[in-house]
Amino acid sequence: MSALDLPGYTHVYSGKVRDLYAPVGADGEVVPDRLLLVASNRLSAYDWMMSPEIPDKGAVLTRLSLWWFDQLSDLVPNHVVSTDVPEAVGGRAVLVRKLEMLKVEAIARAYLTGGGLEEYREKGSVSGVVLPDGLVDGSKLPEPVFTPTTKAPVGEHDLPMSPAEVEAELGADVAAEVSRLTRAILARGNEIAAQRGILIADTKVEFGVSPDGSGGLVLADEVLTPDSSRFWPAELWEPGHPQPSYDKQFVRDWLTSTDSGWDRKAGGPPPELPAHVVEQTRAKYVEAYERLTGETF
Ligand SMILES: N#Cc1c(N)ncnc1-c1cnn(Cc2cccc(F)c2)c1
Repeated sequence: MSALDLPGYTHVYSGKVRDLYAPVGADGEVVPDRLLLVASNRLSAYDWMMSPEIPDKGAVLTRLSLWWFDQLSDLVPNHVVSTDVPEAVGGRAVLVRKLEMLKVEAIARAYLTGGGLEEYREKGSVSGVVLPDGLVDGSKLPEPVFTPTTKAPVGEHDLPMSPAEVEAELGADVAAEVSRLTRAILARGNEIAAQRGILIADTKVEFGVSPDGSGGLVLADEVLTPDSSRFWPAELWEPGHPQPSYDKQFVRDWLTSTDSGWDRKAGGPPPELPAHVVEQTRAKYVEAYERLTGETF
């Protein structure tokens, strides 16, 4: 993936599905306190980058994240400065305050699945929180649980952090506040989403602090999107087996069907997605946005 040539900006970093740029002043120097977050139309599934891209995915998830920032503004301040961005990324980019980012992936789980389920089956707990007996894949947890991880270097896996490790990294007070806010954000997200037919099983948020040390925690990155969270269709929720993904199920079903001819275990890249899978996936992102926000994309 090659970075865009955005006049007035310099490319800083590219993740799987998003890219980071820094504004450059008239003097050619990088503006020190701003960043441009650009959401691509790239889709990742089964740890592979899919082709082709999903039209409008970046714009839909950007608008959804902005809507959630607004819904959460009474809980926590955020890093959004402006949506006045270069035309080439219009609608799918946000100008943000540059923060000192905490070195903890702030993850909360409202339903048990994935790595949290694996840890529960091994220990009867997740991230040090003892859970009731008899939970299964997809069980709703009594309340959201904070399950932080490290921010691993590119190509390595994030690792679970114990409460003691989080406190050592952040200090006891900031660690407690990050836990409280992350769980409150997921709880608020589910209060709203459940009424609109979507369950948010878990989510990852990122916090930063102002470089000058003023103020407290600032909610950064993206928030409560299908890329940062597991979205499940509420009407299909049935604990006891893996839940269908709200947004990626069409891709997963096609890739694992005989139609694709792909053998995931063989280790090779997946084939191009057919047009109907691309179109159905785009429609699910738009549907999630419209159901949650009540707005038309
Ligand atoms: N948000 C934010 C943020 C901020 N407000 N200040 C300083 N750094 C970041 C920051 C650094 N990495 N990321 C993750 C990320 C996001 C988008 C695209 C990517 F490629 C990577 C976020």
